[in-house]
Amino acid sequence: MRDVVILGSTGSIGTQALEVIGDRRELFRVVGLAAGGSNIKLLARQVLDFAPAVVGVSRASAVQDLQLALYAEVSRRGWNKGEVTLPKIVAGPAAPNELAGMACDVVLNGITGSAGLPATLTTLAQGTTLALANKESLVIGGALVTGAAADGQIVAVDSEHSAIAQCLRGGRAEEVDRLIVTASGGPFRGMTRDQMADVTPEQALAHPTWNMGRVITTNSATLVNKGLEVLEAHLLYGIDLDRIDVVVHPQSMIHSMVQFTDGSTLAQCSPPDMKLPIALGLSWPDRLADVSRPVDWSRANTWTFEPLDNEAFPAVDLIRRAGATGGTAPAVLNAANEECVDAFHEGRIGFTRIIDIVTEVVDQHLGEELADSQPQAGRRDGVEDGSDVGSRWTSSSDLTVEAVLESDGWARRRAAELCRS
Ligand SMILES: NC(=O)C1=CN([C@@H]2O[C@H](COP(=O)(O)OP(=O)(O)OC[C@H]3O[C@@H](n4cnc5c(N)ncnc54)[C@H](OP(=O)(O)O)[C@@H]3O)[C@@H](O)[C@H]2O)C=CC1
Ligand SMILES: CC(=O)[C@@H](O)[C@H](O)COP(=O)(O)O
Ligand SMILES: [Mn+2]
Repeated sequence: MRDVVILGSTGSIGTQALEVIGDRRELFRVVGLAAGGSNIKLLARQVLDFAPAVVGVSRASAVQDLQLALYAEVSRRGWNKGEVTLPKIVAGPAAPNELAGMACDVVLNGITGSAGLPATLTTLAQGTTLALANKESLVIGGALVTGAAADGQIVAVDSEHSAIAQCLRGGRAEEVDRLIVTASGGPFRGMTRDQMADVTPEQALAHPTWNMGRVITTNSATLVNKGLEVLEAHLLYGIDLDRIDVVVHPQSMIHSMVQFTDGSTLAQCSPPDMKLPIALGLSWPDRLADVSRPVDWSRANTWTFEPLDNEAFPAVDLIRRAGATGGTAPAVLNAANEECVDAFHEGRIGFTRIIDIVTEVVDQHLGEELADSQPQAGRRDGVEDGSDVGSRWTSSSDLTVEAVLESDGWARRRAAELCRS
């Protein structure tokens, strides 16, 4: 029996994790659930279905709503109030962090965005296995996260990284030549930048193969998701960025590959279904039975591969550049992107402005010399125009949580200004 804490339980990853667990109650016990607080009714149903000891909501004002929703749900089910033991409720922005510190076997971090960083670090400090869907925390924390993790303590839930882990299993590090990360190409594959200028949020959310939350789906459309995944693979598996390729594979059947030094390539394939990597994340290194439908080899399948169009989708190159620079650069990039994704969905900027603004914010953070040389640590930007003095690039070796959070805050403010202009 594994005791599990699920962070982001009301989201796409969280709800699928609870489906996996719900079908295997003899293997897993949910001891903690946490969510942001925007879907209290669902959280209340999850609490009554899984009876965790503790439930966390990041929106402090949601406590009373949750209590009311719990009582309403108890009544709706016709349960006797006196016989129901309700969990301890913790509230406020630190709630996921508190749950990550609980004694348990696995914490699944399915929070979206940079808000997942404290919980990732707390889980690792606690010595608990981290099933990691929240790629942003790894990408922005960089060496802070990898340095805090023992060997094998982070188990990738992201489909590409789970695929790579499965291909690497049992092999020797020196036999690995390259990693090949597959990308669906998103809903705008084949379009030019000009053609993408007027696409709508609805179109951006129409992912061709996966059903996911709003931020990651938008990131798949801009290819920011793939850039983050290249950095994620670099940090998880210690392979240099220039030995990680991206190939567009619109069917999302092969989830990534490892090429070995003798010329052999191993690929992991299965129809697109996140339950597979989620289940592996919860049960690693063991596989659970009957998690997902396998490939149907009795019918004709056509799987295609094409190079990424870096001109139409500059995000991967930009993120490689931020990753190679390291330090606070990935945090700035990610925060500016999160801000721009919101602005796009609120109709404040067009689709192609997302990557333009993210590029501008990263360049400002690093200084104009970024294009061809190392940025200067300690440089402050925005001073000249009086807009903001909070940007200070910190190198990977000097990185602290405070520096990451400060850069994240500055990048959000700067991106918001650019979205207004
Ligand atoms: N969905 C997928 O198939 C995949 C997702 N991922 C990664 O997994 C993570 C989650 O993605 P996804 O499930 O799609 O996202 P969703 O938007 O569907 O869900 C996000 C979850 O995080 C919660 N949340 C948001 N902010 C906070 C906060 N500050 N504190 C606590 N909880 C918070 C939300 O709560 P509430 O409902 O209350 O807002 C919700 O439960 C992302 O990092 C994504 O990149 C990776 C691979 C595949
Ligand atoms: C399911 C998953 O892991 C997502 O990260 C997915 O890969 C997104 O699809 P794209 O390849 O379009 O980014
Ligand atoms: Mn992925």
